[in-house]
Amino acid sequence: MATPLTPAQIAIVKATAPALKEHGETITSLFYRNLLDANPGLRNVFNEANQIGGAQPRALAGAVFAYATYVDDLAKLGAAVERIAHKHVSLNVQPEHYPIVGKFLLEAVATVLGDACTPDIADAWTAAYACLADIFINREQQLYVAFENWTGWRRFKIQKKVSESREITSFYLAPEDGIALPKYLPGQYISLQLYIPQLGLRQPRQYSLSDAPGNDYYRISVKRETGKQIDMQGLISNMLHDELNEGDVIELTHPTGEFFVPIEEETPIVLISAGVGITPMISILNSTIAAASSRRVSFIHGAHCSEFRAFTDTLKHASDNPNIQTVTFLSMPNDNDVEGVDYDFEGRVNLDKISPDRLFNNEPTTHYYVCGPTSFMTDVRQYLCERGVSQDRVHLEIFGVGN
Ligand SMILES: NC(=O)C1=CN([C@@H]2O[C@H](COP(=O)(O)OP(=O)(O)OC[C@H]3O[C@@H](n4cnc5c(N)ncnc54)[C@H](OP(=O)(O)O)[C@@H]3O)[C@@H](O)[C@H]2O)C=CC1
Repeated sequence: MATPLTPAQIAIVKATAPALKEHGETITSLFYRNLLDANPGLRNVFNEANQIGGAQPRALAGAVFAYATYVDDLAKLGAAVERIAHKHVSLNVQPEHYPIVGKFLLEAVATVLGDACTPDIADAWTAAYACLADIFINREQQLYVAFENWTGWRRFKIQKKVSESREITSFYLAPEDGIALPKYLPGQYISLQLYIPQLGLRQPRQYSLSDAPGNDYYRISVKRETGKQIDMQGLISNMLHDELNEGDVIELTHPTGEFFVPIEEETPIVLISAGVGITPMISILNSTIAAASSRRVSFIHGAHCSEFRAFTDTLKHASDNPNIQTVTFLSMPNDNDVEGVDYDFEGRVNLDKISPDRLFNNEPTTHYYVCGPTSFMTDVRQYLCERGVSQDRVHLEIFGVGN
């Protein structure tokens, strides 16, 4: 248990926040380089794509700066801590990893700040890191306890591969040990790891579960990345599409994630997605239907055109349910796509086009769940907040670098 920071240490940490902001990426790039050189096994834990593109150091620099800024008001970081803790347990991060990370992070701070890193500053940051590590370790232990007897990687067989659209394929994954699968909350994700021969490494990725819980399989639905330089992220999705077949084995961790819908509640929900961001929404939709819930659901989705639109049949069936309304936008409809039949509106998702009875935005208990490209999600949140929806009712699936 870390000792709480003294007022003097808090003052030092806050005072050094600007310096950390200025040098943040230099510090965290050095940190990752030294950490991974000294502990090559950790390369299996970190997504190499995020290292190569610099997203990982950038994200960590942002997190360290945010921590320094709010070290005296940690409640402000609650949502970020929760998101990162879930990602950590998905990657099987354990308490013994924290001292190693702390050592390399504090060494990187000292190296980059040089003489400016006085003993008092080093001492304050050592104490601050210990407090932050405690927060994560405690929350992650709670999550692991709830996982009961499944921690770490578990082998799953690909039972079935089903094409959902031109670029999205579903994988039905059954546990090799045959032991019943725990339920998850609709909207949550798993980590999947594959061995990448070119790198001589295992690589983890997170994928939302795309069906209701309660089956003897988990389903993920993966978009094949094409049309741009295939980066490391694309490498995994292409391996899944091209090289992995029914009967092959992959490894998963326990489902987790702070983006989910409490299925027992009856308040209206609006699910707003673009592209492959549809996947957690289908899980939420199917779970609502499976629970025979009387809650009202609006399902708003945007895709390029019908060829790229996944789960069309699922949505068609769902809209037979009087509590469920679906609205589809196609940004580039094909000649065969008929407005009013195959889709509702041409263009990207535009909430102005949706009638209030489908957005439920005059009902103060409505919650909004949003998943898709980052700028799409932030635009939707801004739109809703400008129309009086409180921020706590708008949930974004921020599926980026979180560790
Ligand atoms: N669980 C999760 O958190 C998941 C998150 N995602 C995220 O969702 C994103 C979905 O991407 P993808 O399928 O590649 O999307 P696409 O780029 O294929 O776009 C899908 C649709 O969204 C529209 N669109 C794209 N960008 C925006 C924007 N900024 N604002 C409004 N509409 C937009 C597109 O319009 P147009 O044709 O005009 O480009 C198109 O109609 C990915 O970035 C991924 O990170 C995906 C899956 C799961």
